[in-house]
Amino acid sequence: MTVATDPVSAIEGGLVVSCQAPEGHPLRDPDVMALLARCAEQGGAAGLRVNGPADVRAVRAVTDLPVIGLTKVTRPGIRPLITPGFALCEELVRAGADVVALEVTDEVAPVAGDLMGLVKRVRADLGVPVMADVSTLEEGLRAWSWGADVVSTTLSGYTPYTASGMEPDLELVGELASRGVRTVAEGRLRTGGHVTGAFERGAWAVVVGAAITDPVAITRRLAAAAPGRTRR
Ligand SMILES: CC(=O)N[C@H](C=O)[C@@H](O)[C@H](O)[C@H](O)COP(=O)(O)O
Repeated sequence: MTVATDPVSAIEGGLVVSCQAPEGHPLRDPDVMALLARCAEQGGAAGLRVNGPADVRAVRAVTDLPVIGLTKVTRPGIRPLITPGFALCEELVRAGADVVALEVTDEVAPVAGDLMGLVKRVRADLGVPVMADVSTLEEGLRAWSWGADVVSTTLSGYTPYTASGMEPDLELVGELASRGVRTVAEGRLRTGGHVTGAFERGAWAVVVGAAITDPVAITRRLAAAAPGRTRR
């Protein structure tokens, strides 16, 4: 299936649902990701965020919603990097991604090389918008100045130099948006209050993943609130 309108405009004011499951997760199957994508579409999602060409291809086949593709490159013991190179971007577009998400962080720079060149090349040579996944205000402003079409707070709390926590970094959303950056709020959003809070701070769109598409995480959160055997 194909997307008619500009994908960045299509997600404005909307909810993007991240349909991802890492290796070893019970839902790790491109066909399952496609089912989750259909659920998201029926529920009113404006777009989808999908990891890896196989999942992008499976999701593309069942929906006309804009698909934001990324490829996580795993590293032992530490967080994966997000789409650190042009060849990965090319594969995603070939699989049907309408937007490529790639990280623009100080942490990825030694691996991905010339990040400004990467952002520009993806837009120019592949003809798709870039979503820059960042963790700080400086990274976001840099990515925006290089021509990223949208900047997402995805990695706040995940780089070694940002503080992790349970709550989404809506402060960063506000800081970026107030400087005129087209900003997506992403990372740890799990309530209606988080979504409205992000839009109140000027978000262009929001991305929600685990709170919708990861039953293991949802179960873990609710199980932690149950008293368990101590109660009996
Ligand atoms: C840090 C990182 O690699 N984040 C990834 C980016 O694609 C995904 O694992 C997240 O699920 C996504 O950002 C949505 O966030 P949340 O699942 O918290 O709603």
